[in-house]
Amino acid sequence: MALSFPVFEAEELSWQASDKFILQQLSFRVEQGEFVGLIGPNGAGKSSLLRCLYRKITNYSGQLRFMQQPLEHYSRQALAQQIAVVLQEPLSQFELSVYEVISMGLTPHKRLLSFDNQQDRQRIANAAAQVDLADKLQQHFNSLSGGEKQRAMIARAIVQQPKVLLMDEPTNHLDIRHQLEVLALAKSLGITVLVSIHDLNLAASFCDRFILMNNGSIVANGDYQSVLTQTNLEQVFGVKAEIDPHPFHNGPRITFDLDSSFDLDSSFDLDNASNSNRPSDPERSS
Ligand SMILES: Nc1ncnc2c1ncn2[C@@H]1O[C@H](COP(=O)(O)OP(=O)(O)OP(=O)(O)O)[C@@H](O)[C@H]1O
Repeated sequence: MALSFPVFEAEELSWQASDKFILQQLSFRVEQGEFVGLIGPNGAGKSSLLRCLYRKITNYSGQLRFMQQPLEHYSRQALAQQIAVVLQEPLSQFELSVYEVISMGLTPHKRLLSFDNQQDRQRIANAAAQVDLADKLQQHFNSLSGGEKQRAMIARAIVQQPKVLLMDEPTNHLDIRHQLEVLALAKSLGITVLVSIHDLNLAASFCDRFILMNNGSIVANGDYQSVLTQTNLEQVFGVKAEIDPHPFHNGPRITFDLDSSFDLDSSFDLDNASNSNRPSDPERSS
């Protein structure tokens, strides 16, 4: 059996902003090759945690190690050669073609002012084909739809050939087919992936492990049997959750019911629950 190798190790990681603890005493590991889902309600701290991991946030306290070295020992370029990041909102200031945006994934591996060679061009074309954008390479990035922009950013990450992929709600703008394709593609890369995702059924279809966050803390960390439990989901999201076997795969299927949320355990403080923690449409279930 292959030995596990920690890619990220956090020990009592905390981060404070505006005199408030956004992340509180987080301790966890992400092993090489794992596909980990970061889940939890709006404002739980998922994006903030990812920002610490790709060093957008640096003023955290506690320990954060990448490949068994303190994260702060890595230069920006050294990290960019190993970690690709796909964010929630694709950058909009690009005055570039789709080809040029995807080719930015090569930057961490290239010398200043070096030109794309034939191999680079092939790599960019392959990545564009993998995300269904082969026919849009010459199109202006800003003229793409939201979902196409997101797929272009994923192609850029593929071109980067990272060892680790961090994705912050990468399926936000995507239709269901592209949601499934993007996560399947990320999984097929065989690299370590940490993905923040709201759709728990989508997460359950792809993730090997789940880190459930709430109010800046880790509530549960483990496989779906230990994390995606009725008790955890009801407590954290404040809605009634039913879990049964998924008809298409071996994982769970989660169904939510807003109306039952008022019967919940009294430990959930409805007065302090933000409306954004609940689906806006009472009929909605996923
Ligand atoms: N720079 C900052 N200054 C002050 N507060 C911040 C800052 N960054 C994040 N926060 C707050 O930290 C909390 C966690 O935000 P974060 O974006 O990490 O949550 P999230 O779990 O990713 O939420 P969502 O699911 O809505 O994207 C929020 O209440 C947010 O307003």
